[in-house]
Amino acid sequence: MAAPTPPSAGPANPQGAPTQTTPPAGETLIAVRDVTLAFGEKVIQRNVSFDLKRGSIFAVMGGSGCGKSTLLKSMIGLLRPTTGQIMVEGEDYWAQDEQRRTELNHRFGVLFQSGALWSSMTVGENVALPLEMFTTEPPDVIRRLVELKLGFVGMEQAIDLYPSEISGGMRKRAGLARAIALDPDILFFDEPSAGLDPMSSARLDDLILTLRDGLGATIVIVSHELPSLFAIADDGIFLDAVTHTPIAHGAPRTLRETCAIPEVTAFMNRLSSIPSSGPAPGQTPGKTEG
Ligand SMILES: Nc1ncnc2c1ncn2[C@@H]1O[C@H](COP(=O)(O)OP(=O)(O)OP(=O)(O)O)[C@@H](O)[C@H]1O
Repeated sequence: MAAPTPPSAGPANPQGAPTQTTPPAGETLIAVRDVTLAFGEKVIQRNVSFDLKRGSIFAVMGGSGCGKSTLLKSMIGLLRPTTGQIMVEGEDYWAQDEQRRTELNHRFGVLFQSGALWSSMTVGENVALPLEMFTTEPPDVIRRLVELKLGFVGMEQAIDLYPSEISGGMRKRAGLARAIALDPDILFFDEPSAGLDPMSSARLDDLILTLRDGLGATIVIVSHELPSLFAIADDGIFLDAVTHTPIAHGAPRTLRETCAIPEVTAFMNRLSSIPSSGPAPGQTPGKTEG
Protein backbone atom coordinates (compact mmCIF):
# COMPACT_ATOMS: atom_id res chain seq x y z
CA MET A 1 0.00 0.00 0.00
CA ALA A 2 1.15 3.54 -0.71
CA ALA A 3 2.83 5.55 2.03
CA PRO A 4 1.24 8.76 3.29
CA THR A 5 1.85 12.03 1.54
CA PRO A 6 4.86 13.80 3.04
CA PRO A 7 3.87 17.07 4.74
CA SER A 8 5.98 19.07 2.31
CA ALA A 9 3.93 17.87 -0.64
CA GLY A 10 0.76 19.80 0.17
CA PRO A 11 -1.00 21.74 -2.55
CA ALA A 12 -0.90 21.47 -6.28
CA ASN A 13 1.58 24.05 -7.45
CA PRO A 14 1.36 26.41 -10.40
CA GLN A 15 3.62 24.11 -12.42
CA GLY A 16 1.04 21.38 -12.02
CA ALA A 17 3.15 18.89 -10.05
CA PRO A 18 0.63 16.76 -8.16
CA THR A 19 0.79 15.77 -4.54
CA GLN A 20 2.20 12.28 -4.68
CA THR A 21 2.08 9.34 -2.36
CA THR A 22 4.55 6.54 -2.97
CA PRO A 23 3.20 4.39 -5.81
CA PRO A 24 3.19 0.60 -5.53
CA ALA A 25 6.54 -0.97 -6.19
CA GLY A 26 7.03 -2.98 -9.33
CA GLU A 27 7.51 -2.83 -13.01
CA THR A 28 5.92 -0.04 -15.03
CA LEU A 29 3.53 -1.40 -17.63
CA ILE A 30 2.24 1.87 -19.01
CA ALA A 31 4.01 5.20 -18.51
CA VAL A 32 1.93 8.27 -19.21
CA ARG A 33 4.33 11.12 -19.82
CA ASP A 34 3.37 14.80 -19.81
CA VAL A 35 0.18 14.22 -21.73
CA THR A 36 -2.07 17.07 -22.79
CA LEU A 37 -5.62 16.21 -23.85
CA ALA A 38 -7.57 18.81 -25.77
CA PHE A 39 -10.47 19.14 -28.16
CA GLY A 40 -9.39 21.92 -30.50
CA GLU A 41 -8.54 24.90 -28.34
CA LYS A 42 -10.28 23.42 -25.32
CA VAL A 43 -7.67 21.88 -22.99
CA ILE A 44 -9.20 19.15 -20.85
CA GLN A 45 -6.05 18.09 -18.95
CA ARG A 46 -2.37 18.88 -19.23
CA ASN A 47 0.84 17.72 -17.50
CA VAL A 48 -0.62 14.28 -16.96
CA SER A 49 2.15 11.87 -15.95
CA PHE A 50 1.96 8.64 -14.01
CA ASP A 51 3.19 5.06 -14.03
CA LEU A 52 0.75 2.19 -14.20
CA LYS A 53 2.49 -0.61 -12.33
CA ARG A 54 2.00 -4.20 -13.38
CA GLY A 55 -0.60 -5.88 -11.21
CA SER A 56 -1.96 -2.66 -9.76
CA ILE A 57 -5.52 -1.39 -9.70
CA PHE A 58 -5.22 2.26 -10.67
CA ALA A 59 -8.07 4.71 -10.11
CA VAL A 60 -8.70 7.76 -12.27
CA MET A 61 -10.58 10.15 -10.00
CA GLY A 62 -12.04 13.63 -10.10
CA GLY A 63 -15.29 15.52 -10.41
CA SER A 64 -17.65 15.41 -13.37
CA GLY A 65 -16.16 16.68 -16.59
CA CYS A 66 -12.55 16.78 -15.40
CA GLY A 67 -11.47 14.44 -18.19
CA LYS A 68 -11.37 10.95 -16.71
CA SER A 69 -13.01 9.24 -19.67
CA THR A 70 -10.98 11.35 -22.06
CA LEU A 71 -7.77 10.14 -20.40
CA LEU A 72 -9.01 6.56 -20.60
CA LYS A 73 -9.75 7.00 -24.31
CA SER A 74 -6.22 8.20 -24.91
CA MET A 75 -4.88 5.06 -23.23
CA ILE A 76 -7.00 2.60 -25.23
CA GLY A 77 -6.35 4.08 -28.64
CA LEU A 78 -9.53 6.08 -29.16
CA LEU A 79 -8.10 9.58 -28.77
CA ARG A 80 -4.64 10.80 -29.68
CA PRO A 81 -3.16 13.10 -27.02
CA THR A 82 -2.36 16.60 -28.22
CA THR A 83 1.13 16.27 -26.75
CA GLY A 84 3.01 13.78 -24.61
CA GLN A 85 3.57 10.05 -24.72
CA ILE A 86 1.78 6.93 -23.61
CA MET A 87 4.49 4.28 -23.36
CA VAL A 88 3.35 0.66 -23.28
CA GLU A 89 6.28 -1.35 -21.95
CA GLY A 90 8.62 1.26 -23.34
CA GLU A 91 6.87 1.50 -26.72
CA ASP A 92 5.40 4.88 -27.62
CA TYR A 93 1.82 3.82 -28.42
CA TRP A 94 0.80 6.85 -30.46
CA ALA A 95 4.06 6.87 -32.44
CA GLN A 96 3.27 3.40 -33.83
CA ASP A 97 1.51 2.78 -37.12
CA GLU A 98 -2.10 1.63 -37.09
CA GLN A 99 -1.22 -2.03 -37.49
CA ARG A 100 1.06 -2.01 -34.45
CA ARG A 101 -1.48 -0.04 -32.42
CA THR A 102 -4.09 -2.67 -33.29
CA GLU A 103 -1.71 -5.38 -32.06
CA LEU A 104 -1.19 -3.49 -28.82
CA ASN A 105 -4.95 -3.01 -28.52
CA HIS A 106 -5.31 -6.77 -28.20
CA ARG A 107 -3.61 -6.46 -24.84
CA PHE A 108 -6.39 -4.12 -23.69
CA GLY A 109 -9.81 -5.19 -22.48
CA VAL A 110 -12.37 -2.46 -22.03
CA LEU A 111 -15.62 -2.40 -20.08
CA PHE A 112 -17.72 0.65 -20.78
CA GLN A 113 -20.34 2.04 -18.43
CA SER A 114 -23.35 0.35 -20.02
CA GLY A 115 -21.58 -2.89 -20.84
CA ALA A 116 -21.93 -1.76 -24.48
CA LEU A 117 -23.40 -5.02 -25.71
CA TRP A 118 -24.88 -5.35 -29.18
CA SER A 119 -28.62 -5.54 -28.58
CA SER A 120 -29.31 -7.69 -31.65
CA MET A 121 -26.89 -10.39 -30.49
CA THR A 122 -27.22 -12.84 -27.64
CA VAL A 123 -24.89 -12.60 -24.66
CA GLY A 124 -22.91 -15.55 -26.04
CA GLU A 125 -22.65 -13.97 -29.49
CA ASN A 126 -21.46 -10.73 -27.93
CA VAL A 127 -18.68 -12.52 -26.05
CA ALA A 128 -17.78 -14.56 -29.13
CA LEU A 129 -17.41 -11.47 -31.32
CA PRO A 130 -13.79 -10.55 -30.47
CA LEU A 131 -12.80 -14.21 -30.68
CA GLU A 132 -14.34 -14.48 -34.15
CA MET A 133 -12.78 -11.22 -35.28
CA PHE A 134 -9.27 -11.62 -33.92
CA THR A 135 -8.60 -15.36 -33.69
CA THR A 136 -8.81 -18.27 -36.11
CA GLU A 137 -10.32 -20.66 -33.57
CA PRO A 138 -13.06 -22.98 -34.92
CA PRO A 139 -16.67 -22.44 -33.76
CA ASP A 140 -16.66 -25.27 -31.21
CA VAL A 141 -13.54 -23.89 -29.51
CA ILE A 142 -15.02 -20.39 -29.55
CA ARG A 143 -18.20 -21.73 -27.96
CA ARG A 144 -16.15 -23.40 -25.21
CA LEU A 145 -14.16 -20.20 -24.61
CA VAL A 146 -17.38 -18.19 -24.43
CA GLU A 147 -18.75 -20.62 -21.85
CA LEU A 148 -15.55 -20.31 -19.84
CA LYS A 149 -15.59 -16.50 -19.88
CA LEU A 150 -19.26 -16.40 -18.98
CA GLY A 151 -18.62 -18.95 -16.25
CA PHE A 152 -15.94 -16.71 -14.81
CA VAL A 153 -18.47 -13.88 -14.34
CA GLY A 154 -21.24 -16.26 -13.20
CA MET A 155 -23.30 -15.80 -16.36
CA GLU A 156 -23.18 -19.15 -18.14
CA GLN A 157 -26.96 -19.52 -17.80
CA ALA A 158 -27.49 -16.33 -19.83
CA ILE A 159 -25.55 -17.41 -22.90
CA ASP A 160 -28.60 -17.49 -25.18
CA LEU A 161 -30.39 -14.46 -23.76
CA TYR A 162 -30.46 -11.02 -25.37
CA PRO A 163 -29.17 -7.94 -23.48
CA SER A 164 -32.75 -6.67 -23.14
CA GLU A 165 -33.65 -9.85 -21.25
CA ILE A 166 -31.07 -9.43 -18.47
CA SER A 167 -30.52 -6.90 -15.68
CA GLY A 168 -28.09 -3.99 -15.71
CA GLY A 169 -25.70 -5.83 -13.40
CA MET A 170 -25.79 -8.89 -15.64
CA ARG A 171 -25.10 -6.71 -18.69
CA LYS A 172 -22.03 -5.36 -16.90
CA ARG A 173 -20.83 -8.88 -16.16
CA ALA A 174 -21.50 -9.94 -19.75
CA GLY A 175 -19.53 -6.89 -20.89
CA LEU A 176 -16.73 -7.99 -18.58
CA ALA A 177 -16.80 -11.49 -20.09
CA ARG A 178 -16.43 -9.90 -23.53
CA ALA A 179 -13.65 -7.60 -22.29
CA ILE A 180 -11.62 -10.61 -21.14
CA ALA A 181 -12.42 -12.76 -24.21
CA LEU A 182 -8.96 -12.30 -25.69
CA ASP A 183 -7.18 -12.69 -22.33
CA PRO A 184 -5.94 -9.09 -22.17
CA ASP A 185 -3.35 -8.28 -19.54
CA ILE A 186 -4.56 -4.69 -19.08
CA LEU A 187 -8.19 -3.95 -18.32
CA PHE A 188 -9.90 -0.58 -18.46
CA PHE A 189 -13.18 0.02 -16.66
CA ASP A 190 -15.22 3.17 -17.22
CA GLU A 191 -17.69 3.62 -14.36
CA PRO A 192 -18.23 -0.13 -13.90
CA SER A 193 -20.41 0.24 -10.80
CA ALA A 194 -22.66 3.02 -12.13
CA GLY A 195 -26.30 2.07 -11.72
CA LEU A 196 -25.61 -1.09 -9.75
CA ASP A 197 -27.12 -1.90 -6.38
CA PRO A 198 -24.58 -2.19 -3.53
CA MET A 199 -24.41 -5.99 -3.64
CA SER A 200 -23.93 -6.12 -7.42
CA SER A 201 -21.31 -3.42 -7.07
CA ALA A 202 -19.47 -5.41 -4.37
CA ARG A 203 -19.68 -8.51 -6.55
CA LEU A 204 -18.11 -6.61 -9.44
CA ASP A 205 -15.35 -5.44 -7.07
CA ASP A 206 -14.70 -9.09 -6.20
CA LEU A 207 -14.51 -9.97 -9.88
CA ILE A 208 -12.06 -7.14 -10.51
CA LEU A 209 -9.90 -8.33 -7.60
CA THR A 210 -10.04 -11.89 -8.95
CA LEU A 211 -8.92 -10.65 -12.35
CA ARG A 212 -5.96 -8.96 -10.73
CA ASP A 213 -5.07 -11.52 -8.06
CA GLY A 214 -6.06 -14.68 -9.92
CA LEU A 215 -5.24 -13.84 -13.51
CA GLY A 216 -2.53 -11.22 -13.00
CA ALA A 217 -4.32 -8.43 -14.88
CA THR A 218 -3.42 -4.78 -14.45
CA ILE A 219 -6.46 -2.59 -14.11
CA VAL A 220 -7.35 1.05 -14.72
CA ILE A 221 -10.68 2.12 -13.32
CA VAL A 222 -12.62 5.35 -13.78
CA SER A 223 -15.17 5.62 -11.03
CA HIS A 224 -17.05 7.89 -8.66
CA GLU A 225 -17.89 4.94 -6.42
CA LEU A 226 -15.82 5.75 -3.38
CA PRO A 227 -16.49 2.52 -1.42
CA SER A 228 -15.34 0.58 -4.47
CA LEU A 229 -12.24 2.68 -4.93
CA PHE A 230 -11.29 2.45 -1.26
CA ALA A 231 -11.81 -1.32 -1.36
CA ILE A 232 -9.87 -2.24 -4.46
CA ALA A 233 -7.61 0.50 -5.83
CA ASP A 234 -3.98 0.66 -4.74
CA ASP A 235 -2.89 3.67 -6.75
CA GLY A 236 -4.50 6.50 -8.65
CA ILE A 237 -4.55 10.03 -9.92
CA PHE A 238 -6.90 12.89 -9.12
CA LEU A 239 -7.72 15.19 -12.05
CA ASP A 240 -8.84 18.72 -11.31
CA ALA A 241 -11.45 20.33 -13.55
CA VAL A 242 -10.45 23.90 -12.62
CA THR A 243 -6.70 23.85 -13.14
CA HIS A 244 -7.03 21.13 -15.82
CA THR A 245 -4.14 19.27 -14.21
CA PRO A 246 -3.68 16.28 -11.92
CA ILE A 247 -3.48 17.60 -8.36
CA ALA A 248 -2.91 14.41 -6.38
CA HIS A 249 -1.54 10.97 -6.93
CA GLY A 250 -1.88 7.90 -4.71
CA ALA A 251 -4.17 5.17 -3.47
CA PRO A 252 -7.70 6.51 -2.88
CA ARG A 253 -7.76 5.38 0.76
CA THR A 254 -4.39 7.06 1.36
CA LEU A 255 -5.56 10.28 -0.25
CA ARG A 256 -8.71 10.17 1.89
CA GLU A 257 -6.68 9.83 5.05
CA THR A 258 -3.75 12.11 4.37
CA CYS A 259 -4.24 14.47 1.44
CA ALA A 260 -4.53 18.11 2.49
CA ILE A 261 -5.76 19.52 -0.81
CA PRO A 262 -9.29 20.82 -0.19
CA GLU A 263 -10.69 19.62 -3.53
CA VAL A 264 -9.39 16.12 -2.88
CA THR A 265 -10.51 16.12 0.77
CA ALA A 266 -14.01 17.17 -0.32
CA PHE A 267 -14.24 14.49 -3.00
CA MET A 268 -12.84 11.67 -0.87
CA ASN A 269 -15.10 12.49 2.08
CA ARG A 270 -18.24 13.24 0.03
CA LEU A 271 -18.43 16.81 1.30
CA SER A 272 -21.02 19.03 -0.34
CA SER A 273 -18.59 21.92 -0.63
CA ILE A 274 -14.86 22.42 -0.77
CA PRO A 275 -13.44 23.24 2.69
CA SER A 276 -11.81 26.66 2.76
CA SER A 277 -9.12 25.68 5.24
CA GLY A 278 -8.04 23.06 7.70
CA PRO A 279 -5.73 20.14 7.31
CA ALA A 280 -6.61 16.56 6.62
CA PRO A 281 -5.69 14.21 9.47
CA GLY A 282 -1.98 14.27 10.17
CA GLN A 283 -1.24 16.92 7.57
CA THR A 284 -0.26 20.54 7.29
CA PRO A 285 -2.92 22.63 5.55
CA GLY A 286 -2.78 22.87 1.78
CA LYS A 287 -4.52 25.16 -0.63
CA THR A 288 -5.07 24.37 -4.27
CA GLU A 289 -4.57 27.32 -6.53
CA GLY A 290 -6.84 27.66 -9.43
N1 LIG B 1 -15.61 14.77 -28.44
C1 LIG B 1 -15.55 15.84 -27.64
N2 LIG B 1 -15.48 17.08 -28.15
C2 LIG B 1 -15.40 18.17 -27.34
N3 LIG B 1 -15.41 18.11 -25.99
C3 LIG B 1 -15.48 16.90 -25.43
C4 LIG B 1 -15.56 15.70 -26.21
N4 LIG B 1 -15.62 14.64 -25.37
C5 LIG B 1 -15.58 15.15 -24.13
N5 LIG B 1 -15.50 16.49 -24.16
C6 LIG B 1 -15.41 17.39 -23.01
O1 LIG B 1 -14.27 17.02 -22.28
C7 LIG B 1 -14.52 17.25 -20.89
C8 LIG B 1 -14.17 16.00 -20.13
O2 LIG B 1 -15.10 14.99 -20.46
P1 LIG B 1 -14.99 13.53 -19.85
O3 LIG B 1 -16.15 12.73 -20.34
O4 LIG B 1 -13.64 12.98 -20.12
O5 LIG B 1 -15.12 13.84 -18.32
P2 LIG B 1 -15.31 12.85 -17.09
O6 LIG B 1 -14.38 13.31 -16.04
O7 LIG B 1 -15.19 11.44 -17.55
O8 LIG B 1 -16.79 13.20 -16.68
P3 LIG B 1 -17.93 12.33 -15.93
O9 LIG B 1 -17.40 11.98 -14.58
O10 LIG B 1 -19.08 13.27 -15.86
O11 LIG B 1 -18.21 11.12 -16.79
C9 LIG B 1 -15.97 17.69 -20.77
O12 LIG B 1 -15.99 19.09 -20.67
C10 LIG B 1 -16.58 17.24 -22.06
O13 LIG B 1 -17.63 18.08 -22.43
